[in-house]
Amino acid sequence: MTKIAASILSADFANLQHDCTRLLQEGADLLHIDVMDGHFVPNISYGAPVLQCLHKALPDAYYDVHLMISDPARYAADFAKAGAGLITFHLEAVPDTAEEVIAAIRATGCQVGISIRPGTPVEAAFPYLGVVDLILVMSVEPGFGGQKFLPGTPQRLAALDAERKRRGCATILEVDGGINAETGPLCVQAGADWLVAGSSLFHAADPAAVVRLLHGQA
Ligand SMILES: O=C(CO)[C@@H](O)[C@H](O)COP(=O)(O)O
Ligand SMILES: [Fe+2]
Repeated sequence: MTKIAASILSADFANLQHDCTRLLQEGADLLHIDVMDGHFVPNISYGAPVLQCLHKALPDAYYDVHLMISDPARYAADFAKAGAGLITFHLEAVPDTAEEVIAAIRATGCQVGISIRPGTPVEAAFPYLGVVDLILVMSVEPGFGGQKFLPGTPQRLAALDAERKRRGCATILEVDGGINAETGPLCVQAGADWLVAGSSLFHAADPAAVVRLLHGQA
């Protein structure tokens, strides 16, 4: 079944534990942790200490860490120690050393993901099918929550899904940015397994209804 990863970027940071507990109770499957360094993307979010505190408060949650940073290998161990289950980095950040970053994350014991920005040809991710655990397709330019879903995304997911089937591998496809009751089902139809949702969940009057819809249970 489709998994819903709640992006905590849209939470109230003064009430982070409360907001995350609520979302998990409302049916979200994972917590999505957006890490921005003000260099790879033009915004700064938070670092490993925030994950460490959240993991201490909610040890049973699964933490899907999305690194939007220029030097992912340098910080992978910090996020693993802080409680990450899966660590995703951007191919565009390390065009010549992606294999080394994958090995560095694997060495921490975490699952590994790669991500591509909307402008990166989807074929750039093909060689990693069957190599990494997850491929994250950005459906907005990374850096900020609350942006509008880019309409070319389902086609990109479908191309990855077709190549995944052709190769017979089980790499998870995740999509992130502008996911809501309208765009989520389009992505699932195109092959997405995990949907990241921030503003559409945390700002919803009835988050459970949104989760049900994204799970395909509405
Ligand atoms: O990685 C990012 C943004 O760079 C995302 O995870 C967003 O934080 C998702 O937020 P919404 O678009 O769902 O509000
Ligand atoms: Fe993200």
